[in-house]
Amino acid sequence: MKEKYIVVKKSDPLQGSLAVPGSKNAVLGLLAAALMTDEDVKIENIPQILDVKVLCEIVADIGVDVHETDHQLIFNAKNIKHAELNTALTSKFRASYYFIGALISKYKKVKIGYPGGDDFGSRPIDQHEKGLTALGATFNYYKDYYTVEAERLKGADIYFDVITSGATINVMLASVFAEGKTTLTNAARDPEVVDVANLLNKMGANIRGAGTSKIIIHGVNTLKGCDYQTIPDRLIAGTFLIAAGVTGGQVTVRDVIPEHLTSLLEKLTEMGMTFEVGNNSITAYGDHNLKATRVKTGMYPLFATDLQQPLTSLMLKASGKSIVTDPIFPNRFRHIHQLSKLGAVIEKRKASVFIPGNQKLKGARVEALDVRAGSSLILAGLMAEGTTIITDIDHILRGYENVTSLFAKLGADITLENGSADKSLHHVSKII
Ligand SMILES: CC(=O)N[C@H]1[C@@H](OP(=O)(O)OP(=O)(O)OC[C@H]2O[C@@H](n3ccc(=O)[nH]c3=O)[C@H](O)[C@@H]2O)O[C@H](CO)[C@@H](O)[C@@H]1O
Ligand SMILES: C=C(OP(=O)(O)O)C(=O)O
Repeated sequence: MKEKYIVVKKSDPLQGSLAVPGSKNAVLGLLAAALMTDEDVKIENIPQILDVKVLCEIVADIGVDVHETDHQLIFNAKNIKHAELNTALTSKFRASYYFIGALISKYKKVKIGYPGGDDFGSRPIDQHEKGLTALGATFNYYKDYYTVEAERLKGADIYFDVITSGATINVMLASVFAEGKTTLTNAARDPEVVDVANLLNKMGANIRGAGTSKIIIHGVNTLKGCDYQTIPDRLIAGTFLIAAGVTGGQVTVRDVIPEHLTSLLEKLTEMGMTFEVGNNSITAYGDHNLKATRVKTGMYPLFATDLQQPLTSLMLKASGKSIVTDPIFPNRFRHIHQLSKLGAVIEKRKASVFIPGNQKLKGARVEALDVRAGSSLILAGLMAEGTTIITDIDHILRGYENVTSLFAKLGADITLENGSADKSLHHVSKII
């Protein structure tokens, strides 16, 4: 099989605008919710990414009628045969656990592979288990899969010990058909939680409070079909705003919800970038005199862990020492070793990295070990002298649609290649 890799060269300041695709983390919840009715559910603004492709394969395999047109998917779940899901495919992405919340009431038993997605060391699912167990489900763990079973679900008061978007969405999905009232306390307030709640309400669910830390769900018996538009991807928008800073350019992200990016805009402003914020667009103006800053990740509306990795690349060119601390995923630093291959000097201590500024980078071959590590490497490659070759890019393609075309449209010197990265590296080493 041919390998795919990205070649990125030091680029002029990026200029231009792009329409931001639909959110990966929202759409994976929306498509699971779409399985909860026998009627057609049409989801628009679907990002063309690997996670969605895999999700469609999984649901088609259990009998869902999947109709795909340009950036739209219509699911009809009336012919689902069972909820024994392909264990290998469900382990290919993180949010496959939403199938549990979506299918448990009707099918009584869900068999599923362990959640995949990015490897940050530990990504427990104890809060999913806590919430679903409180509703009446039982978990059993086996070598390559686990099962969740429930004869019937009954509403409950559930307190999450940690704020988790995944468990909030999963338990919210399950509560829709649980008998009586469910209260989720210490719930995640992420826009993706709100998006899934909005779709479920449009389908006939009774969910109040999504977007706050207390969500109340009154169980209903059935849901109906509808059309729904996925929210824009705040993480992709954020990546391109940071790219304006990295290259000292001017980038407009269109079709965004600026409020979702408040914590990023605050940090980038502290660093010396400026912005023009419209109703549904943001223009970022890069500045070559960036200042160091400190950032600590937290759950929404605090600074997103997903954006600390791309931000690290920008910090390499700021003056002074920046610090990134990631208490959400203390091991989400696999990009650091890769950045060091480009010549970056970054010190890691516990859940923090210390990033001296004004660093000069030089192109090299690096691996995209997770999705945002990948985007941080693209950003670093835009600044590095010469050519950077990024391999293992399936991780990037899991979350970024048409990533090289979007960057290229803004003037980046970047291409997506098929073949052996080794050959390309050999060629590059002769010309740099
Ligand atoms: C597909 C998807 O939407 N992925 C996002 C989602 O991942 P994911 O849903 O996996 O992340 P969570 O929001 O659940 O995790 C937040 C925190 O809660 C902890 N935790 C989570 C569940 C649990 O049962 N027990 C527990 O301790 C996690 O280790 C982490 O420290 O939110 C993360 C945090 O915003 C993002 O980085 C991911 O991009
Ligand atoms: C961590 C991420 O994805 P996942 O949770 O799907 O691994 C991400 O989107 O940054």
